[in-house]
Amino acid sequence: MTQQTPLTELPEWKALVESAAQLKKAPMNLTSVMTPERVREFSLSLDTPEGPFLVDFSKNLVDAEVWQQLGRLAEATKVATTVRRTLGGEAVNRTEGRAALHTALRCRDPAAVVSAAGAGGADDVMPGIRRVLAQMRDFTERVRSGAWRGHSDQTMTDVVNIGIGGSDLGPAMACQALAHYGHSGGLRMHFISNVDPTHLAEVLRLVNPATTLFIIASKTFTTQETLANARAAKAWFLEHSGAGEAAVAKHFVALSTNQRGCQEFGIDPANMFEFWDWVGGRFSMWGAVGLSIALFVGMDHFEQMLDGANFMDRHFLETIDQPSKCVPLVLALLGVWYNNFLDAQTHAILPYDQYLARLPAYLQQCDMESNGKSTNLDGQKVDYSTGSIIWGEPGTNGQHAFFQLIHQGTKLIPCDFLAPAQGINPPFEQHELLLSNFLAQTAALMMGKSEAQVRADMKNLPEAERDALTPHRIFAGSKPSTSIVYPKLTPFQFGSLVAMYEHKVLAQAAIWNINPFDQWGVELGKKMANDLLPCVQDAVRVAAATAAGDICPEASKILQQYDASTAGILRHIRAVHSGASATSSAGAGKKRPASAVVDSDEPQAKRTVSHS
Ligand SMILES: O=P(O)(O)OC[C@H]1O[C@](O)(CO)[C@@H](O)[C@@H]1O
Repeated sequence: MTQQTPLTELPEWKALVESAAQLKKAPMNLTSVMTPERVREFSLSLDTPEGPFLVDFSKNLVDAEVWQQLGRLAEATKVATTVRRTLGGEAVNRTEGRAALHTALRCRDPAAVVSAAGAGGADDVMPGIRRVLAQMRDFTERVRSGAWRGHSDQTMTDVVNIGIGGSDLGPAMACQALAHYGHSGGLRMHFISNVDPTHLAEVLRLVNPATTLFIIASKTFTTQETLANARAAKAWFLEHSGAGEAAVAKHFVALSTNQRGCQEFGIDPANMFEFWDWVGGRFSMWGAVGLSIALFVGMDHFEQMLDGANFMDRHFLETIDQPSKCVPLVLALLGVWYNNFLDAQTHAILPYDQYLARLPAYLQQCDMESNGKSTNLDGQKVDYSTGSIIWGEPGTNGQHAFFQLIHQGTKLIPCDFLAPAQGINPPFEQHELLLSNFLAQTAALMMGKSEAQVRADMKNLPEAERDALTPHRIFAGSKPSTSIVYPKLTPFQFGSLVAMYEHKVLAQAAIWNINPFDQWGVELGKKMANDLLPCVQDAVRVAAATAAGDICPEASKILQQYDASTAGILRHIRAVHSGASATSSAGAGKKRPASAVVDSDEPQAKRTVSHS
């Protein structure tokens, strides 16, 4: 939804600017305002079928007035309208002419009709979704039960998902998050994403081609990294299995919107799991891209994950008009308050749940690829800050690494703490330790430690020492955090948590009037990587083979479109490969002693074989 009045000109925005200025002048002391009423006002408990899902946002730098102002901003920016249009299937991804209907993938109403509008008109998407879910059930049951056999009639022991970005982060996070519900027969899951061949090599060292299933996950089936890894995996499979091309069908399946690309790669169309252009890559783990999750935890658990996400979708839609009742909108508004009015640059995600170790990385894509935009829906440059820098690590590890900066550094870092009320693994005494650390950190961030407390703690020290140490030991306190406590990490709760963050991102995009569903910013680098490849090949292969002088004319022509630094780095790489001095341009063609050239066990000649 585009806005008539520029965002920063809205009276609702200006009121928040004023409130922030006041707060900066007279900082809020969170401890002194904390009362049971405040907790009631600033917390929400969702009644999930597995128990209450608590979001306590009372330890944030908001009072009733700011909260009302944030609610008015949500109204003025028509967040509810954008949300309804998005979940209703309109082509909200305007720059690509598509809907963004990942919520349909987890629609659990057997009679639902959900239409996605796009360039080709509006289609009911539910029949296709149900067909793919049925295909996933059939396939995963065959693999998990051992009915699916490899080329030498053996059952599968390992699954290797090859994909990147949205075709990797969601499944990799989910398989780790739901490890407790993993295959009882010991099916092992592996994820290869990086084009660095080390990623592939280290996984292939662990698996047996006769019992390995490769999943090639790529929405477009054109992504350089994924296709390079997929080709290398296929070559490795053919070489090490001793089987012919026909065996590929038993060991390779694909998840994609690009049927032709899959077929050209040699995937049997029967082994392709389809999805659609109205599913954004970073929102795709709820459908075919979740195949590795379903293989690992089984289709029943996978569908429980969908149920959990759908629970959050319904909550979002039902409460979107009531900012104080709607969990994703609460998180979005808090983020906007810190990001746009209190100048916070980053937002920490701190799961006190080892199973959620990959959640911060997943949310980096979900949030930063979505809201890392500086042009609004009307094509104008924005004059306000958009997406935050998302980062984090599981507690308690983070406490012993970067929490110092959150407690006593100079930056404002709003934090989300996530914790399960109940643990899954014994010894349960350790879960108590985990929870006490979670509570202690949120309380310590809020309460801080005053000078009087610090001095009282050191009352037995000589006065001079006490005076010297006191300033270092004072904690300002009033550092904001939101506590999210779910009953226990089940597939349902996990689905709800992830959907909650997806919707937070959408609500923020609506306020900022940006499109969270495209990612043009990453395209430029992709194109340049392809452009520069011949230059790198020249530097690595030609130089290694011939120890020749400067960059070849063809590469040199390409490099003319680039800068001196890029060309210099390439010359450096070329010099290393040709054994010439890396630093002196005059010595670009000179041989260096072999021992000073490259750290490698392999003789130089062997490394040149690929060039000819
Ligand atoms: O699934 P694909 O088409 O291989 O794309 C992988 C990833 O690349 C991106 O397009 C850009 O990094 C992501 O949005 C996407 O998840």
